[in-house]
Amino acid sequence: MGKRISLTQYLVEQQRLHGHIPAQLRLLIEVVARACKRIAISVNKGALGDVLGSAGTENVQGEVQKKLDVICNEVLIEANEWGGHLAAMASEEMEGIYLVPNRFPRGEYLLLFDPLDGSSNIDVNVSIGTIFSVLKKPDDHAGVSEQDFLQPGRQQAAAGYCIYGPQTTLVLTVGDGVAMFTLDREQGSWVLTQDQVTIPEDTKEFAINMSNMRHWAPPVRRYIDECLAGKEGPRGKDFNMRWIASMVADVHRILTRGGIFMYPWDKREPDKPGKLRLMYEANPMSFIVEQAGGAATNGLQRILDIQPTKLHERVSVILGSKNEVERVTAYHREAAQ
Ligand SMILES: O=P(O)(O)OC[C@H]1O[C@](O)(COP(=O)(O)O)[C@@H](O)[C@@H]1O
Ligand SMILES: [Mg+2]
Ligand SMILES: [Mg+2]
Repeated sequence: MGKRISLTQYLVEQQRLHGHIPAQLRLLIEVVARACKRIAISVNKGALGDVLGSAGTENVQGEVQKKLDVICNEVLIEANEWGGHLAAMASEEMEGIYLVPNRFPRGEYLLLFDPLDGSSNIDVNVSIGTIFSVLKKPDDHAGVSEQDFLQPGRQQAAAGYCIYGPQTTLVLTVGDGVAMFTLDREQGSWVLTQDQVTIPEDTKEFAINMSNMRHWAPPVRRYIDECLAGKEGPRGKDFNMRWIASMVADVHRILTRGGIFMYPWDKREPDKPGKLRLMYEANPMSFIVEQAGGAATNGLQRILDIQPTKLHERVSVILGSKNEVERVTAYHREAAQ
């Protein structure tokens, strides 16, 4: 094995090469990475740490919170509030924004997170993760409000996720490609294990919750029907299917070997654009996927160009290997004409 490069060394070197990681942003990313290490310890303890099962509460989306949802939210807030790099935070698990209290120094960034993604997988010991997105607070006014968070995803200063699986891996972009760091548990450090991650443009693997098939819109139905028709169908090739039900794990597989992930609008809740959340699920993942050469749309529009109107906004998501995402998007555009 060659020279080991730590997360800090990588960030300092990236700043030297491209100038996109000022010291405040580097320190912020390091604090988030440290919080993820603490979360990894809780996740690994499982039943021994009494972290499994329901917390007996509901979040703003009306979902039952798991103990780990609550624990991870607290770890991220506690780690980040004293760091001095943030003005405010927002999370899947909190209705409004969280202002960094006056007693702590405040910085210029805004942090959004899904503290624990894949909650339904916690108790069954399947990979879960933390997703985060960093925005810069507009500097044309003092104070900070929810409105300051409502920026399109293309303005993210950084985005990443940590996957708690057989390995604990941190995946990061600041807009100069995607890097992966594996947690060395003995040393307690993040080690660069892949740089310039690239998603193949073509794929024979799709990820969608097939149990919703009867609720899908015609363009999604058409795309999946064609995949299922295999060699004999219009695509002329057989497709494989995977659905982990943790977006982090599905996206991680796509970054590793390609594929397409879809959580589209469906008829179950026709008034909602989709199940996934724009600000702390779709935006950070779309930034990462685009930076790895893939694509991400809501069927009609690039996700990173969507102007958010509220913190917990939902969105239809189609992301992954570029040519497949473009195909599904073209089917939607045809149907919309
Ligand atoms: O259970 P379903 O409907 O297949 O949904 C799975 C999706 O829901 C999510 O778990 C939502 O995330 P949370 O666990 O953070 O609510 C995604 O990670 C995943 O892609
Ligand atoms: Mg989630
Ligand atoms: Mg969550």
